[in-house]
Parts: sequence; structure tokens; C-alpha cells
Amino acid sequence: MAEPAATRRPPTAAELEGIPLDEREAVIEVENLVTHYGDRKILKDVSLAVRQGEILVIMGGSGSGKSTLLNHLLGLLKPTSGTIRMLGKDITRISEREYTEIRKKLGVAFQGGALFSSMNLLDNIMLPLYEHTDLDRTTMEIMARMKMEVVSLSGFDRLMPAELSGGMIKRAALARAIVMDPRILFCDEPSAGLDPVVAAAIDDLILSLRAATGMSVVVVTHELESAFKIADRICVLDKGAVLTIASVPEVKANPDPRIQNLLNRRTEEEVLDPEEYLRRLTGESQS
Ligand SMILES: Nc1ncnc2c1ncn2[C@@H]1O[C@H](COP(=O)(O)OP(=O)(O)OP(=O)(O)O)[C@@H](O)[C@H]1O
Repeated sequence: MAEPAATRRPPTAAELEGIPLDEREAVIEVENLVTHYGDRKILKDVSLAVRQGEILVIMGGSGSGKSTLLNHLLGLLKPTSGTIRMLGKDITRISEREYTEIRKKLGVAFQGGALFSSMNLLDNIMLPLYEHTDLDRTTMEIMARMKMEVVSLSGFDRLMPAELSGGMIKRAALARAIVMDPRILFCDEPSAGLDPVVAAAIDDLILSLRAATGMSVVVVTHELESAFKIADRICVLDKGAVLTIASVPEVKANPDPRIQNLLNRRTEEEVLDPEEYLRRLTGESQS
């Protein structure tokens, strides 16, 4: 029997080079995911796969279900039905102990950084090592500083989160997310709220991390420019359903007005038809 994906040595970026996405192993496979908040159906039969070394960007208007999907992928929410295979294991059906093993192979850069305000930068970046390893402090410091160098934060060990710029916080969040050399990196709005130059630098950083390590990256973003620059494929969500999962040129050429509205940043209200508006007022469009 083949060794499970979670324990096998992952392929390097060089080994993946030249292998088309479709022929690579999936590190995440979501099938027919349905989830509710109370009686309200939020994710409607979502299916998607993320391949080795792929950057998949999840896009969609406000309230389309991006955060809900991300929280399911991170094992923070349990779906009503459907499966989420992460590195070969269905995380909706495994024990907490098994999930902890998978979780060690996932890095998460949370929106806003999620840095602890009472800890300096170095300690913040070392946190996953404290949580998941028995390494001594000196080794942890060395590992954290190596990642700080990767994200151009060398020498800022003792700065407190309140002293960091928006771009530095995003880079610190990335450093913490990669400190355990994850197989899959999740980034929630990695460049939101940054000026265009700083945002572009974060995009470049994500691309160079993937190129150096061959890890897979899942990015949730509102930023079109960023999505077009970094995505191998974009998954467009609309009202909890996947409209398409396709390459950037394919998404741009997709004639679906909901996709074109999203790309052209037209608000939903501008394109809402009267009947849909009525259904919304009566609550009928909520299921
Ligand atoms: N804890 C909750 N309880 C009830 N409903 C919720 C909860 N969290 C989100 N929702 C609803 O679920 C839907 C999807 O929300 P979600 O936050 O996943 O969307 P999103 O695409 O991430 O939006 P945004 O871009 O604004 O962050 C929305 O209609 C939202 O109001």
C-alpha cells in the first residue's frame, strides 16, 4: 500500500517543475461540502481540489462564504455534510489527535496578523514551534530568525506588534505561518489594507515562497490585482456556491455576469433584478 500523503516526503519545487497541475497529487480535496449557520445554508455543495505546488485563490463578494470555507479547511468548523480530504485524510472524520498531526503541516497567515500584542516579534513567530515541538529555545530562535530573514524582518526581534507597520504585520504573519515549513499555506487577505507597492511586495513574497519550497498555497482575497498576479487558478464563490475554478485568463473570459460583475467591481445592488430583490426582502433567497 502507498504511504499516506501526510507522512510521505513532499516533492520539492524542482521535482514539481514541468508537471502539469492536473497531473499532480491533490493536497486538499473538498467534495460536496454543505454547511449551515442555524437553518441557513451557507456553503452549497462546494467541491474543489488544490494540487501540489498550486496557488489557489478563493474570491467572491462580501458574504459569499470565503471565510466559512477557509474555516472548514482549517478544521475550525464542522460541515453539515461532505468531505474535506487534507493530505489524504478526511478531516471531518478523524480524531483530534490525528488532526493535530495534519495541523502541524498547515501554516496560516490570519487576516490582521493575529499577533499577540504582549509578545515581541521573535516570540510571536516562534509560537507554532512552542505549540508543536519540543525543541530548545535556541533552536526555535534560529528557526524563527531564518524565516524572519525570508520575509525581510531580520533584526526586528524585539519590536512589539504595536510598533509594526501594516506591511510588517503581514510579513510577520507569513513568517509565523511558514516557521514549521508547512505543506500547505493559507493566507486570509494577505495584502488587504496595504498600499499598492507594499501589497505587491507581499504577492512577490508568496510567489517566491512557493517557488522555493513547492508548497501549496490557498489565498482568500478581495484584491483583484493580487489574485491575477499570484493565482494558478481562481475559485469564484457566489452565495456559497462555486461558480468556476479556472486559470486567470479563463476566469477573465468567463461570460457569467456574476463573474464579470465581480471582476468589474460592480456592486450587487446595481445588477440586482427586482424579483431577486423581492425574494431577499421576504427572506426567500436565504436558503
Ligand atoms: N457565525 C455566523 N453565524 C451566522 N451567520 C454567519 C456567521 N458567519 C458568517 N455568517 C453568514 O454566512 C455568510 C457567509 O459569510 P462569510 O463570512 O463566510 O463570507 P465572506 O465571503 O468571507 O465575506 P467577507 O468578504 O465580507 O468577509 C454571510 O451571509 C454571513 O452573514
